[in-house]
Amino acid sequence: MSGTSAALEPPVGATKPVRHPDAPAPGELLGPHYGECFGCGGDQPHGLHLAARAGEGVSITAEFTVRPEHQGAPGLAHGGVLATALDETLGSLNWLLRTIAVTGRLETDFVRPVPVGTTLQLAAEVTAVAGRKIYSRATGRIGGPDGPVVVRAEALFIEVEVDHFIDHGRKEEIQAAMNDPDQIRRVRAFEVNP
Ligand SMILES: CCCCCCCC(=O)SCCNC(=O)CCNC(=O)[C@H](O)C(C)(C)COP(=O)(O)OP(=O)(O)OC[C@H]1O[C@@H](n2cnc3c(N)ncnc32)[C@H](O)[C@@H]1OP(=O)(O)O
Repeated sequence: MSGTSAALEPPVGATKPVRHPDAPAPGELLGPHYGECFGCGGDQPHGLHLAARAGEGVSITAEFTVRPEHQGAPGLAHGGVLATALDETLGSLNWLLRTIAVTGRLETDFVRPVPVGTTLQLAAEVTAVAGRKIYSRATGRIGGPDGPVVVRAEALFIEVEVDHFIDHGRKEEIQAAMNDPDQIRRVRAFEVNP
């Protein structure tokens, strides 16, 4: 069973997404947006270490290899971990729009089980933008980029100000991020969004 709920239908008047002129070039690795991110950060030993690459237009490809610490059933990836991989890939699209946004809604279809040791090949694109609302979709395949689809998702991201994180994040981590020049540089890149 699959399909999209009404909440993920772009409204009348939604427009096509526009790739930001300073977006990373197609093929360029994006790198983690935050070292402690469970999805992409290099400092999380049990994290997904998902690596995302800019595609053409407002699209992304990404890879994630399922490790033993990502199991739900014996030898199989946990569904929540797969949803995280989809969420992270979809979130990476915002680099191409140069917009700070968070997931408001994520709808996921789990099509086939995903064994430990498998590399998930993800592909995502923004389909429409309406004010602060960014509509997107993603698929995950195994056995290569043309292999069978094992997971797919549709999502709605909502644009936020950087204050969203400063106001709601735990103070220790916010302070550490503010003391990290690399983190400040990444945020500044987004603040110049027209
Ligand atoms: C830096 C990038 C990190 C990327 C990491 C990967 C992505 C993530 O996992 S992000 C973390 C998970 N997400 C979150 O923590 C978000 C928690 N939620 C929130 O903070 C708020 O609900 C937030 C910011 C999404 C929206 O709140 P707010 O700014 O007050 O906006 P609000 O007015 O409620 O909604 C704006 C519009 O979006 C719509 N909307 C908001 N949430 C939803 C939803 N869940 N479903 C459908 N529509 C929604 C509203 O209906 C509204 O539409 P319209 O403009 O047509 O009236």
